[in-house]
Amino acid sequence: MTRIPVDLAGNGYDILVESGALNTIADHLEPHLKNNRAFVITDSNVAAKWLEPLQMNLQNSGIKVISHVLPAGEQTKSWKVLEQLTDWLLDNGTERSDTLIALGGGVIGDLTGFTASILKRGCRFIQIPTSLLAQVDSSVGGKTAINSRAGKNLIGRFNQPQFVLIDPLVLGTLSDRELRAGYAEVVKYGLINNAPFFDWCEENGSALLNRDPEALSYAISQSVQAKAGIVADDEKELSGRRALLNLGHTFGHALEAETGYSSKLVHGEGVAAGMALAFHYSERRGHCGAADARRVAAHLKDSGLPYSLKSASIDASGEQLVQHMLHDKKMTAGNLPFLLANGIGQTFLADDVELKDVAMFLDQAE
Ligand SMILES: NC(=O)c1ccc[n+]([C@@H]2O[C@H](COP(=O)([O-])OP(=O)(O)OC[C@H]3O[C@@H](n4cnc5c(N)ncnc54)[C@H](O)[C@@H]3O)[C@@H](O)[C@H]2O)c1
Ligand SMILES: O=C(O)C(=O)C[C@@H](O)[C@H](O)[C@H](O)COP(=O)(O)O
Ligand SMILES: [Zn+2]
Repeated sequence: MTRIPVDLAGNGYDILVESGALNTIADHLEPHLKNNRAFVITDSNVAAKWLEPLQMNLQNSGIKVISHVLPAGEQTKSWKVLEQLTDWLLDNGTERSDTLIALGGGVIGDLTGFTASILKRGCRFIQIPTSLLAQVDSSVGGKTAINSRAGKNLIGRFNQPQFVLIDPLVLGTLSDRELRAGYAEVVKYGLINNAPFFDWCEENGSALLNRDPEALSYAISQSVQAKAGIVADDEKELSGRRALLNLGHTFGHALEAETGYSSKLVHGEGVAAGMALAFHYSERRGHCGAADARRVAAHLKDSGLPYSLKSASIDASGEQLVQHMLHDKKMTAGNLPFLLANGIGQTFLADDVELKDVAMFLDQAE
């Protein structure tokens, strides 16, 4: 069992990583529930595997479970589903003192966290992340959002959970494709500021993707610790430090938008291709050596992830992709800072990037 604190003044919380924690879920949740009941929000895939065991365990401890199952997939992070979910919660008598439980991947976590921030001007929520991506990234740090017509995560709030409970055993039912997508965000921590962790990924990535429990647990706790540290330094992405976590995302979100947020390219896959593009663009601008850019692309490729526009099946012009970037939340006074790298583990925020040049780069990129 590992307990990782997220040190924030006034709204700090613990992240507990424990194999099998779902079997004793009531013990973990009880101290955080005010009304002896839990509003559990989940999706259809996760419900099929994990809702009943969770429900049984809580009910056996006298905790009432009121659950709502949403369609699986990125389209669920929408105004339409937000409206349905808030209506359902209100119809079911949710009080401000209640706690919402997000049982699922990043989609359920982001939507539930945002809903909690606005329901009756704010109720509490707990994250029980069930995808690798949610366990290593989205359940930590309090970014919550839905997508809008204009782009990804554009309607949202910073809203920290009360508690995060990570049970690596739930990954047993996650598909290989989703495991790989989550692994992209693990690799991200190495590329940002921890070159030895990227070495570890190169050595242990295939064991992790073959579901070796030690490799998975190590990657989860290293990733959560890395993210918790960055979030504690810069909770609301004001100083530029938290923006490091956005490596690959300006490109990646544009690729996701281009596929209509469909299952053609899930978030982690967009981030993988986006990180490879960020390294190639850094090479083109003379920041990063060709060998490092090649090494990044090779590891993503070996891990079965997209590592280029072509391998992500994106056939859009540079101009089309840049149009998607115009709503990026990092945009300041009309200028879009980019996460670039001087090498592996040496990511930095560059504020002198011209979108015209990015479009030209994308037109020439493979
Ligand atoms: N808030 C943040 O800091 C943050 C960070 C990274 C990503 N995100 C967001 O998270 C989302 C991506 O998260 P995701 O990759 O978890 O996607 P997801 O929530 O769509 O989950 C991926 C798929 O795996 C299924 N699934 C999840 N857990 C399962 C399990 N244990 N067994 C079987 N199936 C399971 C889901 O039903 C879904 O089909 C994106 O919307 C992204 O923008 C947010
Ligand atoms: O927590 C963060 O900060 C991140 O940037 C983590 C990302 O992996 C995540 O996808 C996040 O939702 C992207 O943030 P956004 O501000 O670009 O929407
Ligand atoms: Zn991400």
